Amino acid sequence: MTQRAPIRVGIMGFGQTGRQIFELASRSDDIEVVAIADIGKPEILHYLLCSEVEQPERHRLEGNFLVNERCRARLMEIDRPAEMPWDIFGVDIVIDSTGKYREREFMASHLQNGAPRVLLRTLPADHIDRIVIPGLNADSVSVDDRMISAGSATTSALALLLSSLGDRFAIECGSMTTIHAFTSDQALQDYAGSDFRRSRSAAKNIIPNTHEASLWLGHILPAFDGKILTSALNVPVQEGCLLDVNLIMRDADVEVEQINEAMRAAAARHPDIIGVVEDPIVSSDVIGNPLSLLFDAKGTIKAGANTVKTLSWYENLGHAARLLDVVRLYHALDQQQEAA
Ligand SMILES: NC(=O)c1ccc[n+]([C@@H]2O[C@H](COP(=O)([O-])OP(=O)(O)OC[C@H]3O[C@@H](n4cnc5c(N)ncnc54)[C@H](O)[C@@H]3O)[C@@H](O)[C@H]2O)c1
Repeated sequence: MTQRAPIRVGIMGFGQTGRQIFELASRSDDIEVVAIADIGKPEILHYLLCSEVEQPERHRLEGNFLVNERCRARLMEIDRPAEMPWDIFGVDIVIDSTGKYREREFMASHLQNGAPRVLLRTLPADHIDRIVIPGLNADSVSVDDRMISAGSATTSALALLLSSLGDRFAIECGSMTTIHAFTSDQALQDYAGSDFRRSRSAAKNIIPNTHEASLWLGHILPAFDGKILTSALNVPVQEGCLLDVNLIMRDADVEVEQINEAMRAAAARHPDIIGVVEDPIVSSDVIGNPLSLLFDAKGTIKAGANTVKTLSWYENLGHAARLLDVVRLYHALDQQQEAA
């Protein structure tokens, strides 16, 4: 039997997400990371990767190549998409996980430099071809999509929760607060930044923050357009996030157990993406969880006749796994087109 050629992936931004993508790809049998662009030095990128994976000895630095038994990825010290020659590496897709280049003009630079598609790790800043959330709208993708986003970890978790409940119950409106692990763009000590509260130390504060999910929800789930307020509280926790969602239900007779049952049914439909936890877990228990949404059955409560509050857990690894799901989705589309 002939072996299928792996999907050739380029990564720009070898931070937490980029490294998780690399590690997941290195353990897959269908994806090969062939080039990585980052402002960091190869020695430091290799060092950071090895500091967090289970078998660091698998990953060797050979000159400017990051090598393991699955792939040989060229590390390029580059800071702009326009400078990265993706065509040399014959990539099928580039994942931009810098968080810096969310505008169309930068995505276009990836395409002009030979990437057939570019997939953003986070929400875009402009209108792009598609926002794809596995488990939700994967069937909407088109082979013509070039500029794609897989949403953010928070947006995916929220959209999956709303769609699972919205399929069963009429929801008037609601609000989401993500109690979010600190991110690398926050300062450890008080440090003047572009925003007042985000200029305060991430290590010792609960920092109220805006969240863009509400702006894009209508693109992913039109029924919820303009109905959900979103915000964040960044807390001094390194990994593990909690989605606190309050919903106003149209019918007063929706009970807690019906909500939990709807989520158990959603988890049964999408076991690799949604889970339900019945145990009294805390944030560190979700570190390393590859799901996009872990619904907390013990967290569901009802207030008055129509208000339901839910809790769900997630962390960045689940989002890295979904990014690779999106890579596979487009590859399958290309193959179908080639076969037709
Ligand atoms: N991790 C999370 O939970 C989370 C949540 C929401 C948003 N984000 C955002 O998503 C983005 C990626 O997440 P992450 O956790 O992997 O972040 P990260 O900071 O760990 O990684 C970003 C990587 O991109 C590289 N980079 C930065 N500017 C670059 C440039 N101009 N050219 C090339 N490389 C560049 C950095 O060196 C770093 O390796 C960040 O902007 C982050 O703030 C992350």
